[in-house]
Amino acid sequence: MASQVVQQAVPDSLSAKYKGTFAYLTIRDRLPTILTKVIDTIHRNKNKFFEEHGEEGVEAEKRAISLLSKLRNELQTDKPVLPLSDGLLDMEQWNQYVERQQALLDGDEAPSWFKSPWLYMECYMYRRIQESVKLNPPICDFDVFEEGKTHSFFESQQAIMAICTYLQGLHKNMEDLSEEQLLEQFLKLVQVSLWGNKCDLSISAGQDNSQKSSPIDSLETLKHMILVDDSRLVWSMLMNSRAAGGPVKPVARVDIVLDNAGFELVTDLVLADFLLASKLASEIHFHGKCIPWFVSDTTRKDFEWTMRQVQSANHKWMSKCGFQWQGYMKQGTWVYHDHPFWTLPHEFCDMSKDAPDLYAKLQKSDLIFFKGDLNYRKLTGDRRWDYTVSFDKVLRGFQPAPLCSLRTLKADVQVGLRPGQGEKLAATDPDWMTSGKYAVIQFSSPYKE
Ligand SMILES: O=P(O)(O)OC[C@@]1(O)O[C@H](CO)[C@@H](O)[C@@H]1O
Ligand SMILES: [Mn+2]
Repeated sequence: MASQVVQQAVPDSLSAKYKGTFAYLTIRDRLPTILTKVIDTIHRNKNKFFEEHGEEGVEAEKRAISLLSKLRNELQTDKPVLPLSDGLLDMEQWNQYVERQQALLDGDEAPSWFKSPWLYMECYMYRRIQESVKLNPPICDFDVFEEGKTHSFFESQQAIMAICTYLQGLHKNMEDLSEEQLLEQFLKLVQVSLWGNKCDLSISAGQDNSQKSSPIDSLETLKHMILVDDSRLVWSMLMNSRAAGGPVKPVARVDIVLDNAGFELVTDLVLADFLLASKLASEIHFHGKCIPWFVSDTTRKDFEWTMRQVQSANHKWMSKCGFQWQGYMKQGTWVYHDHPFWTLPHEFCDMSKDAPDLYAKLQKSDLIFFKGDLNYRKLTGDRRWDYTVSFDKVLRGFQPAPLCSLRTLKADVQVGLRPGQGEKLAATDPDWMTSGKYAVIQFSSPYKE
């Protein structure tokens, strides 16, 4: 008998079509604000463009601004999604995706800002921002978000010095740490990387939210804000694999799918350094974005700039970290990737079909950390799941390797909670899903223990 393929009931996508939801408020208010800030940024750089490129630079500035103003009008008046025309590598995949979205709508309806999935429309906006610059040489390499990202780094200097000093202290006696002490440090640095995710500029629509105080000191007080904490499951997987004949493959490679530049990126580099120095891993692969994305996400330029800044800091331990990290890059024990899939709108359960090369690369990993909220939204498909649906289930087959999400909640999608946990939070703290005050450390593995 033909096998019955049971289509799992998958809930609808979060969307601005649901009035009053966070998606609706984001599309209606926050995204236009971000677009206005982008227009202001380009306008403020007019003289720079003139100095660098003469009249051509000023003409390009004008054209970029008019494209962005047109985009803002399309968004605010719910116009149909337009195909991209900048000829970039991912253009075809974006233009095919419109058709995929079209198929989900009734007859004559076209994908648009207040009808289509929030995930799609928010990603599409950032890709159209890129098009507005790409179509206008000679300013086509201008990163409209660079000022915000570098500012966030400089504003977080105290916190960065604190975690670099802490890491160098660990380096001094790493060999002498007992397994229990190693576990304690692992848990701490996973939490530092987790809370580094609060520093994202798109949720604040570009308002500064750099890390002012030492992150290590605040871990204890923040612990109760972690709604799901699977970090010990991650630890036991790391440790089991080190034991000969453990049920899972020995951990050699850990991948970190990065989120925001600035302070958060440094917390990820510190965690990566600790994983190497403690021999919990032997190579780290970082995955950044190939274009400026969601205001503060890390590009290759941001990654390399941050490494140089840490290395050249006028602070002994920061500089020591920077030299060590540059060394890892030169040795190849740290590798940086920026596959275009990370800046497509696709849910991660589509990756094996839409980016099989990337999926195959991730299958070589022994543990993948996914940083931040947007990655969580893509892991779960940004859908209206019940809070208590399991994290494994919502991945819907996306399982290239054991994976762990380190996410502060900034969107109204959350799974894997205990019965009643979500409802209790909603009663005491109505914006618990979007304030960034709460967090999860959620683990899923194909190797059931
Ligand atoms: O991935 P990140 O940097 O943690 O957050 C991404 C984000 O800022 O973008 C959306 C709001 O516009 C939300 O999903 C989330 O707040
Ligand atoms: Mn981000």
